[in-house]
This record gives sequence, C-alpha cells and structure tokens, in this order.
Amino acid sequence: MIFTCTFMPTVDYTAYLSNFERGELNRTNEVYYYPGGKGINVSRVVHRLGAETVACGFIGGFTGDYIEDFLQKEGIKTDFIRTTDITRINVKIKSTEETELNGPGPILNEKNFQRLLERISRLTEDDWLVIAGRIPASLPSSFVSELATLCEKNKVRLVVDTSGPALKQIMEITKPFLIKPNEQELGELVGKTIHSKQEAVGYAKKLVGEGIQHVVISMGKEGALYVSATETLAATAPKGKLVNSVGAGDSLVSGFIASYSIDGHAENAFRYGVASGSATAFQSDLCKKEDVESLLSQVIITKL
Ligand SMILES: Nc1ncnc2c1ncn2[C@@H]1O[C@H](COP(=O)(O)OP(=O)(O)O)[C@@H](O)[C@H]1O
Ligand SMILES: O=P(O)(O)OC[C@H]1O[C@](O)(COP(=O)(O)O)[C@@H](O)[C@@H]1O
Repeated sequence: MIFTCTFMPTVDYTAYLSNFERGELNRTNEVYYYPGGKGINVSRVVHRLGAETVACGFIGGFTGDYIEDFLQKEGIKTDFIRTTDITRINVKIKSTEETELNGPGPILNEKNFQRLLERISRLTEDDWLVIAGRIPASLPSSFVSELATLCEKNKVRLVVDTSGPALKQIMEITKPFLIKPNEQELGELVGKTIHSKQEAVGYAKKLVGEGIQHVVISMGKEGALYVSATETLAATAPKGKLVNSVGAGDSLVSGFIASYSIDGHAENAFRYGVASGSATAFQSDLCKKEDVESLLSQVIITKL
C-alpha cells in the first residue's frame, strides 16, 4: 500500500483568465477547486495509475471536509487527522503567467503528532510512505526523528519530496528509497548553486553514496535526470502546451512509484514518471493513465 502524508493540505482554487491586471478588478473565465498539497496529489495520481493508496495528514474545517469528500468520491482511501484550524486555500492564477498565493498551514500540537506516529507505526515492509510538501514550522524535530526511526525499524519504503531541514534530519536515521528535488531544491539540499546537468548528476551521486537508493532531479520542460548506485540516466520531456504545472513534480513521483511497485524496474519507472509529469503539465487537473501512456514513446532515455 502507498501511504501519503500531507502535513499542509490545501484546496487549490485555480482560476483561468486571459489577462490578469495587478491592483484591478479581474473577472475569471473558468475556475476549479482541486484538493491539493503534494502528498494528496501523489495519492490522486497513483490511484489513477492503478495503485492502492491511503491519503493521510492533517485536515480541518469546511475545506478539510471538501478534500476528504472529493478524495473518497474518486475512490481514494483516507485516514486524516483532524485539526481545529481550517485547511488553507491556495490561489493559482493562470493567465499570461502563473501566479500563486499559498496560505500558511495549520498549527499542529503534540496530540496531532502522536496520532500520526501511531498510524505510521502500523506500516510494514510491504508499504511505501510518501512524505511530500512543506513541513510546518510547528513540527518538532523530535517528531521527524521518531518518524524516521519507525520507518527504519519497520523497513518501510520512504519517499521524501520536501524542502528544508527535514530531509537532512531523516537521513541521519534512515535512507530514503527515493527523493525528487528539482534543480533548485537539490542546490538547497547540498548547499550549492547548480549550474549544469553535470553538476546536478555529481551531487545526486554524492547523495546515492550516502545511501539514498534513487535520486530523480526534475527539470521542467527539460525532462529529468536519474541516479542510482548502478545507473545514471537522462530523460527528455515530451513536447506539448503547458496548461498547469501545479502537480507536475508530484505526478513524476507518482508515476515512478506506481510503475516501480509493479516490476521493480528503475528505468521503466523513470520513463513512466517523466511521462506522468508532462501529462499533468499539459492539462488543468492531474494526469490520467491514458494520458501518461500516450506520452511514453516520446520520453527518450539516454545513459550518461
Ligand atoms: N513545460 C513542460 N513541458 C513538458 N513537461 C513538463 C513541463 N513542465 C513539467 N514537465 C514534466 O513534469 C516533470 C516535473 O516538473 P518540474 O517542474 O521539474 O517539477 P516541480 O514542480 O517539482 O518543480 C518534469 O520532469 C517533466 O517531465
Ligand atoms: O507543483 P508541485 O510542486 O508538484 O506541487 C503542487 C502543490 O503544492 C502546492 O503549491 C503547495 O505548496 P506548498 O506546500 O509549498 O505551499 C499546492 O497548492 C499544490 O497542490
């Protein structure tokens, strides 16, 4: 089972308009209300790709109810912990440019953390845990250590797609199965500015040397890089019209996991992940299986 944990879910209010004028009254042409947050996006995509998933994390208020209801209607199992704070709404303005207004997350307390640890303690070596999205400032570092210790003890496959200090802290205790930084996030992780693909590969190899099994570096329309102990690959991204890049990174992670969980073949998983990221970038909502499969032949993989 693929468990996702979203600490700071959101309702993504996505508005399309032909022209957006700052400081003026703007009227939208089309609006959507998608449940969001990176872990939730991963649950939605892996479910569409045919894998079993449970979405966990923290939700509250009417927006929290909306998210849970939406996911359940899509057939996704949920096991959220309720907060007294209302789940945030993130505004995505899609005009000639993409503008985003992301709200603050909930204030979490000790009881919330203990409930989440209790859920994580039930995972086994047959499970995946995807920690994706921003981690709230109120999260004590002892909690991150306890979470990592439980995953190490129970041999859970841990996928981490978050920026900030949490990944470094997790790595002191356990080695994630997969991380998927973009170039900027990789730079933050290793404390350097990355100027080229060669540099990105070099840092990814260093992380693999420290024990991470699979490192995927996403590069938007330029595709992605993949490094493991035995392979270094580059993939081109399919060409198409960018409609909404929100969730493209999450879709890459989802495609990789959904494919790897079937046959354990890393190159196939990488190809499937890149096609999933692009399929999401080319539409307003997240990708579906048929969109991904129609793009697979356009992902060209080269060995580096
Ligand atoms: N404009 C685009 N054209 C084609 N594919 C894209 C585009 N933007 C994103 N993708 C696909 O989505 C993946 C993840 O996108 P990226 O923007 O790098 O992730 P993140 O949102 O995490 O920064 C890319 O590796 C690529 O496969
Ligand atoms: O485009 P990405 O990086 O894959 O993730 C998209 C998700 O991240 C968010 O932009 C939230 O990001 P933050 O957690 O950093 O505020 C959501 O609104 C959206 O659903």
